[in-house]
Amino acid sequence: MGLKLIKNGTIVTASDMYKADILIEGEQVALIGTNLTYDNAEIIDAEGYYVMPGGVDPHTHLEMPFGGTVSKDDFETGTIAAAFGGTTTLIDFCITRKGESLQNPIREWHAKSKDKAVIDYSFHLMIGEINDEVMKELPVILKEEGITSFKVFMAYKDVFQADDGTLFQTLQTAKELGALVMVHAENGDVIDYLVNEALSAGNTAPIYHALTRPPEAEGEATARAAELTGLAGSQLYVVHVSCEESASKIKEAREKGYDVWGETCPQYLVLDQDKLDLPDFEGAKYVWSPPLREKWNQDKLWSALKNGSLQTIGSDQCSFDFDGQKTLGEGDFSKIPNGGPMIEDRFSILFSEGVKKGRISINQFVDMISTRSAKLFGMYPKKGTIAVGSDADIVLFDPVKERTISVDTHHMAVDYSAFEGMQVTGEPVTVLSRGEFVIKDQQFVGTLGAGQYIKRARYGERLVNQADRIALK
Ligand SMILES: NC(=O)NCCC(=O)O
Ligand SMILES: [Zn+2]
Ligand SMILES: [Zn+2]
Repeated sequence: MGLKLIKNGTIVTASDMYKADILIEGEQVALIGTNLTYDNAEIIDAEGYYVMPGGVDPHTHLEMPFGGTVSKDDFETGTIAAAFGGTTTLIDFCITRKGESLQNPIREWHAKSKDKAVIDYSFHLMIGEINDEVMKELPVILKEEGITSFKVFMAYKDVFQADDGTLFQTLQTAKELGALVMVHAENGDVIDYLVNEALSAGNTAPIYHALTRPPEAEGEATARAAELTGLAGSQLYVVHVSCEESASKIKEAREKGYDVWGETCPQYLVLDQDKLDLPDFEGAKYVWSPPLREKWNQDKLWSALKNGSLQTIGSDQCSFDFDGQKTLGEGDFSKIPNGGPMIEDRFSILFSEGVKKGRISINQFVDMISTRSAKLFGMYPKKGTIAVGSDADIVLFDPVKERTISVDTHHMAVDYSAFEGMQVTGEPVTVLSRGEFVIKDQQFVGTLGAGQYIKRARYGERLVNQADRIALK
């Protein structure tokens, strides 16, 4: 088995920061110590770098059919861009269809990813309805696929939206099975009404996407999902929290003792609603849901991250070209495909805007970008940390390197960057996935299909080896 020795770096985990060397044997971390030497090991010099666990992105939509088109980055370009950005594991949403076996979309998602992914990945499962068939399939899927998180959309009426009965039953079922329920928390019925009202009044520009999805609609849905979770005695993860109205509801729920977690995304931390008002339809580049908010919300989100009422950072990667995809909504904002290209800049933006600007500590950074998601989604300690026995998913990160984010240099397949021109400090330089280089000195050296599908442990349980998962209760 090949040996690699990472020398002279500063290891940073969710709890520690110390100088040490790391011996990698095959796919795993074999030893951590000072002044390690091995004659037959390949030396990786990490002098001046932070050595961090690879990022875990809990929220992506690769090659996802949506809004009359398909998101542009697939498991090839999406995972390559993720790796450039320091992410070594992602969890993509498997989108199901009502009235059909859940196994069909799962097969489709395996077919889309298997020969393309360059980093490890897993799937969340969308629940659009609960019926006898679904109830029969879920325990089997949980056991055989290791899918231990279910996603319920409270928005996108007549597309993905599920009703409250479905959400409540999903919460009850998840409690029984040991799964985590995720919600897109926006009141889809109210939004549908406001969208129709705006269009009838001739208000068709991209900014009306934000104006018809007010923060109250997100706060209300968040509070409703949290209360239903308390009632079911279950567990909930609120994806892409965009505003104070929602973050405060999560805080309140946690104070009541409900098992509720919250994720926000880089875009809500650094961009604001004015982007949707850019001329020449350029605002369409910033159309996703929930929408960008008034700028003051950014401080509230940073505080929520700092004080622990929000815990993770997902990218919500769902990229569409401006030309030919976003432009489907010219003359009708409701037809602009919702989503943006975020997978590559999650790590750098959180480090630069968070750690460098003193808003969060470096250990909090590692927790938010990697460890917490690995724990919540049943992959820890195989993923999400640097420890003996963990997968050698490791990022060598240069904390002082400066870069300007641009479509000209990014690795996503889309024709624009949502963060064009933004200066960031800190950049992943070398990235290993299970002991193999994927990015070496900022060059892609990985292999298509080398990424493995991860069967995850149940909510609250640990994952040591794939085989161990089967033995978990
Ligand atoms: N966020 C977004 O606009 N698109 C992806 C689907 C979702 O997460 O709602
Ligand atoms: Zn969503
Ligand atoms: Zn999403």
